[in-house]
Amino acid sequence: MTVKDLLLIGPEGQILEGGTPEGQYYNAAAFAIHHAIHTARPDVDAACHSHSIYGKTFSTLGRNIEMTTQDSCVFYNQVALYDNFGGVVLGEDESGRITEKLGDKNKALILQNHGILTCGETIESAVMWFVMLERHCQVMLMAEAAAGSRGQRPIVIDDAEASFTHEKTGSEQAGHFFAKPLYAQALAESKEREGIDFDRDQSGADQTSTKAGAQCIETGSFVSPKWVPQMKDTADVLKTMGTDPAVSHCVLVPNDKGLDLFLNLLEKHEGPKPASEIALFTAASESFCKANTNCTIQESLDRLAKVSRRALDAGLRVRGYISVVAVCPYEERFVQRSVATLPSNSYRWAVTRFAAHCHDTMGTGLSNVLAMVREGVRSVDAAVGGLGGCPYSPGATGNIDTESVLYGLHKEGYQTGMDLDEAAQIGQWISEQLGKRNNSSAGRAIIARLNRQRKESEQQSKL
Ligand SMILES: CC(C)(COP(=O)([O-])OP(=O)([O-])OC[C@H]1O[C@@H](n2cnc3c(N)ncnc32)[C@H](O)[C@@H]1OP(=O)([O-])[O-])[C@@H](O)C(=O)NCCC(=O)NCCSC(=O)C[C@@](C)(O)CC(=O)[O-]
Repeated sequence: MTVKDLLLIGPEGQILEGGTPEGQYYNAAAFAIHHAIHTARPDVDAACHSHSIYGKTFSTLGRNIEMTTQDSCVFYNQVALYDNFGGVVLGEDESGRITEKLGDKNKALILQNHGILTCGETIESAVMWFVMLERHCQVMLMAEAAAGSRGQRPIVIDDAEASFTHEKTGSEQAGHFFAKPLYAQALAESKEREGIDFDRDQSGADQTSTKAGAQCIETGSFVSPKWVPQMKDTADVLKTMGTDPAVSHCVLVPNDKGLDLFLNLLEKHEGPKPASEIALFTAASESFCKANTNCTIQESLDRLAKVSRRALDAGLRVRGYISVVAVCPYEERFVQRSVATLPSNSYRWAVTRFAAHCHDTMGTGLSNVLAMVREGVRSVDAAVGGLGGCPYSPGATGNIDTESVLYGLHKEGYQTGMDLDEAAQIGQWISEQLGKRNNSSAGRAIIARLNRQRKESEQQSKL
C-alpha cells in the first residue's frame, strides 16, 4: 500500500480524492467507526484500528489491560473496554456505542472479540499508541501464560507510580515524539516507491508543462481585478485552453464571489471541465492577511470554511495555503507559534490537501521545500524559470523555480514524474516569450549543457 492507494472520504461516505482507478472502494465498517470517532471527538486527528494478532487475541478475554510495565503506563486511566460485540460495525448503533465507550478522554479501546483501537491528536501519536498497545497485549499474554504456569499473576504497578509515569510519558507530545523513528523509517522506505505530486504556478505555459510531466497546473485566479489586474483574464484562459485528463487544473479563489464566478464558468462550459480544483489561502500573520485579502485571519478562516464547503459540495477538490509561515515581509517577529494553531478545525477539515509553496526571496526556497518533503509533504508548487511572485510581498522574488526543485528532489532520490531537461527548456522558452531573464540558475545551467551537447552532436554528424 502506498499514499496513492489512500482514499479521502467525505462525511457522507463519498470518495473525495485519491486511490487508483481500480481502487475506488473502501471498507464500510472502517468508515462507520472512523466517521463516528471524528464526529464525536473533534480533538482527534487520527484513529487507528486493525485486527492485529495480539490485540485481537487479548480482546477475546473480555477484560481491560493492566499497568504491568513502564511502557504500559502511557495508557493509565485512558483505555476502556467495550465488552459487547455487536457484529461487524455497519450501523450507527454499534459505532455510537463504541464512541460512547471511548468517551472524551480515552486514547484507546479494547473491542471485545474484535481487536484494538487508538486515537490521537496527530497521526504520529495515534499510530504510536496503536503499536504500543499491540505490544502491551503481547506482553500481557506472555506474562500471564508464564505466571499462570507457576500459579501466579504478573505484578501490577501501583496507582501512584503508574500515574506519575503516565504524566511523564503519556502526553500527546510524547506520543508524537516516540513515533519519530518509526515515521522516519516509513518515509525513507516510501520515498523510493512513491512520487511527489508536482504542481506549478501560473506562468501560462500550460501545454508545455504537461509535456514535462506536471500533475497539477495552477491556471489562474478568480481574485478581484481591482486588486490584481494581471489575473482578470483567467476566465478567458480557462475557456480557450486545452485539457489533458492526466493533469489536474487548479484556480486560486479568495472568497464567495471568486467561487461564484468559477462555478458559473463551469456551468456554461461545454466539454471537459477546464479546472476541477480550487486553492484557498490565508496567512500566518495578521499584517500579510490584511494586505493580501483585506481581512483578519479569523475572518479569512470563516470565509474559507464556507467557500470550501460549497466547493466540495459542487464536486471540486480543495487545497489550502497558509502564506508567510517562515517570514512575513510586514512583521519582524517570527510567527511560527501562530502557524501551529492556524489549521483550526473549520479550515483543516474542509481542505483535501496542503501543498508546499515557497518563494526564494532569501535564497532558502529549495532548503524549505526539501525540509517540508522530508516531513512528509507530497505536493510541491514551483514555477518554471522562477516566474510569478506576490504583489503583496514587497521585494519578494518569484516562486521557487521548478528546475532547481526537481534537481534537488531527484538528487535526494525522490521520484517526481517530471523531466528536468524538458522543464528547463520550457523555463527558457517562457522567459524569452516574456522578454525576461531566465531566473532559474539550475535552468540556465541545464540549457548551457543542452546547447553544448547539441553543438557536439552537430560536429559529430559533420565528421
Ligand atoms: C479577497 C479580496 C477580493 C478582498 O478585497 P475587498 O476589497 O475587501 O473585497 P470586496 O468584497 O469589498 O469587493 C471589492 C470589489 O472587488 C470585487 N470582487 C471581490 N471579490 C472578487 C472576486 N473574487 N473576483 C472578482 N471581483 C471581486 C467586488 O465585486 C467589488 O467590486 P465593486 O463592487 O467595487 O465593483 C481581495 O483582497 C483580493 O482579490 N485579493 C487577492 C490577492 C491575491 O491574489 N494575491 C496574490 C495571490 S495569493 C498568494 O500569492 C499566496 C499563495 C497562494 O501564492 C501562497 C503564498 O505565496 O504563500
